[in-house]
Amino acid sequence: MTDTLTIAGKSFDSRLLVGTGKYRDFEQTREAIEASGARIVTVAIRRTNIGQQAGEPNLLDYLPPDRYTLLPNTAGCYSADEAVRTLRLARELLDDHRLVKLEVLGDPHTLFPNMPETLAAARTLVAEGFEVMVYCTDDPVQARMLEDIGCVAVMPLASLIGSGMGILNPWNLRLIIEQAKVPVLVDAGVGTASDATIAMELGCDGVLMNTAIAGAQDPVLMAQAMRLAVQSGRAAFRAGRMPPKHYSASPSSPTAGLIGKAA
Ligand SMILES: CC(=O)[C@@H](O)[C@H](O)COP(=O)(O)O
Repeated sequence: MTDTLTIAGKSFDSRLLVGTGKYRDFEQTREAIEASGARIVTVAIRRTNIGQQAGEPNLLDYLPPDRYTLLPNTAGCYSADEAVRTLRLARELLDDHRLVKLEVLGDPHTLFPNMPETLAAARTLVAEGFEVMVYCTDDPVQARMLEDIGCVAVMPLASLIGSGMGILNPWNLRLIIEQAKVPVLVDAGVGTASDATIAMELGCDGVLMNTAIAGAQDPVLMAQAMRLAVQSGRAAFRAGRMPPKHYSASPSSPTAGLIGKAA
């Protein structure tokens, strides 16, 4: 049975989305992304050459657009204006490309989202016809506001970008997932495979990550691990876990009719 991720009417056969930063070079980027099985690959327009810098190595030569859906992002933007300008540039560079990742940062120490600026940018971008996947805090009220504006996916942080601290607030993620009518993807802070699995077991529609793969000792092997982790968590979510039994054991085999048991 197919179990695809659908965003803005398009279906993808992987629920793992990956970034392109922090790799040794574009060749390693290509190998790791190939191993991850990701179909959606996010690119920081202000940091990565996808044609803005003539004569420099171009990421698109390593990640062919017929194989991957590029998700231009606004990493490094600290205001709604900057983010909107960056994504307009991406739309020009990528031939009227609409699916984008919006992130507006609040401060360079935590890279936490600036939510008022994020909301303002989202309004403008949706009005201009962009399909906006949005990095946000794990606050259910803000997530609902972004959905009401028309964002096509909400992407609350697991923890700080690049920290690898894993999922800090599974309870808030659950609240966001329960109310959302658009896909919810955990974005940022995943450190290892079990974090990705937990996100999927919680009911997230997908996981977006960069540093956990690019910062691993062996990025290609970690990319494979993440691919399996996301698939595994998704399967466990769909299977429906057994009801937990707190503080009371239950034998794994039936106790009735035990051989040698007094009647
Ligand atoms: C690649 C990208 O978009 C990052 O801004 C994203 O938030 C990933 O964060 P991690 O590097 O913590 O996975």
